[in-house]
Amino acid sequence: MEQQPSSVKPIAMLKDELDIVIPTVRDLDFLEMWRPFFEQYHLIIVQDGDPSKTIKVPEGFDYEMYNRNDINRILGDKASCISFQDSGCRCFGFLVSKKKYIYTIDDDCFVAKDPSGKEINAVEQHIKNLISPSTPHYFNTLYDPFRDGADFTRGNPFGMHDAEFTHGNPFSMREGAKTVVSHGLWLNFPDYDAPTQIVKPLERNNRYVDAVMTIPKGTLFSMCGMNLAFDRELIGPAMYFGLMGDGQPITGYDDMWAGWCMKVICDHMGWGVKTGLPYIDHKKASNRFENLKKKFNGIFWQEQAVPFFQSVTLPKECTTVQQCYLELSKLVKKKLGTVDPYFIKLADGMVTWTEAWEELNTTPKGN
Ligand SMILES: O=c1ccn([C@@H]2O[C@H](COP(=O)(O)OP(=O)(O)O[C@H]3OC[C@H](O)[C@H](O)[C@H]3O)[C@@H](O)[C@H]2O)c(=O)[nH]1
Ligand SMILES: [Mn+2]
Repeated sequence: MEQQPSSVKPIAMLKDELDIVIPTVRDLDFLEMWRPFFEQYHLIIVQDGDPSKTIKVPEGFDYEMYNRNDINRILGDKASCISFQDSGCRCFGFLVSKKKYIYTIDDDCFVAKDPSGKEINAVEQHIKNLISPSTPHYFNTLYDPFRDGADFTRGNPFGMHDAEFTHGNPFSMREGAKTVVSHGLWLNFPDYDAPTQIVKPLERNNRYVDAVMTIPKGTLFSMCGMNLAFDRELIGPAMYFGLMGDGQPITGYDDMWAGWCMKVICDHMGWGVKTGLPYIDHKKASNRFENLKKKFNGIFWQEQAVPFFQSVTLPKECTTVQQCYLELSKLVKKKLGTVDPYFIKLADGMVTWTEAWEELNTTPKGN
């Protein structure tokens, strides 16, 4: 077979089915390092902060960029649900994308290397995570049983057809569940909260764990938005990064809020959430003392929010993500509204998000 000249680039996996969403307040020089892995994908850049500032994007990338004026123009009064001066603004990119998958990354995250020194193609690994099944109903001690060189360990049930897990869809444990979220990790600066960053300012994560695992059903986790991919068509309506930043009493919990809501809904729908590979190199750009000031309320509120999400059971009548999400917003208002009036505003933001999602993503009847 004729040798392809080395100049011919391999076609990127699912290049027309995935958008890369980047929230930013700075020039995007970091894309230069990602060029081999990103340049065949369409980018959606959400510019936060001063809309009159020009964000420079290196030549050769296919992108659309939205600033606050665009968000206000497109969403009108619904723009109130999108954070300003917080990385949570990235969810606007999820809203306007038309692709099946989303990969979102922060602009201080760079290409990491695996222990062999090979550069990690984070997008490709996330896609592999998303297109292979999950095992939320029984923890596999060899981690991902669908990975080459691994399988289900002894005792893992074969034919348990537990329709309740997936709303009546036939389900076999050994075929696994649909994967809807792939949560990547970070070398260098780990995603620590402000108090931990202050106590351990020099701590870096140098531990490369060669594993991808499904987060068990019924277990919550801290979803970090800096290296994250998901099936937008399935779980997109639940990926609202909560209203934080300017004018709000909290910031930096946007992604975790989305993660708690998403996980409760995935457990209800019988879908899987994976965490582990791929790694990126996180060269932290924010100030830990600033973070403490901005994220202070969150440190207290999380102690009540997490038990709330652990207690949630969604009614079986909720068979779509939107229905689950609206039900969740009612519970947030009822149960967390007594913690602080902010949660009433956040619950309203969840409803506005759902309306915005419907408006931008549902083809009008008769079309
Ligand atoms: O007001 C802002 C501030 C930043 N961004 C963009 O968001 C990305 C994250 O910014 P940064 O790296 O400065 O924040 P971190 O302290 O590292 O925390 C982030 O990482 C973990 C999670 O993603 C968390 O939610 C983030 O806060 C970066 O692309 C900035 O340009 C912004 O859009 N608006
Ligand atoms: Mn960062």
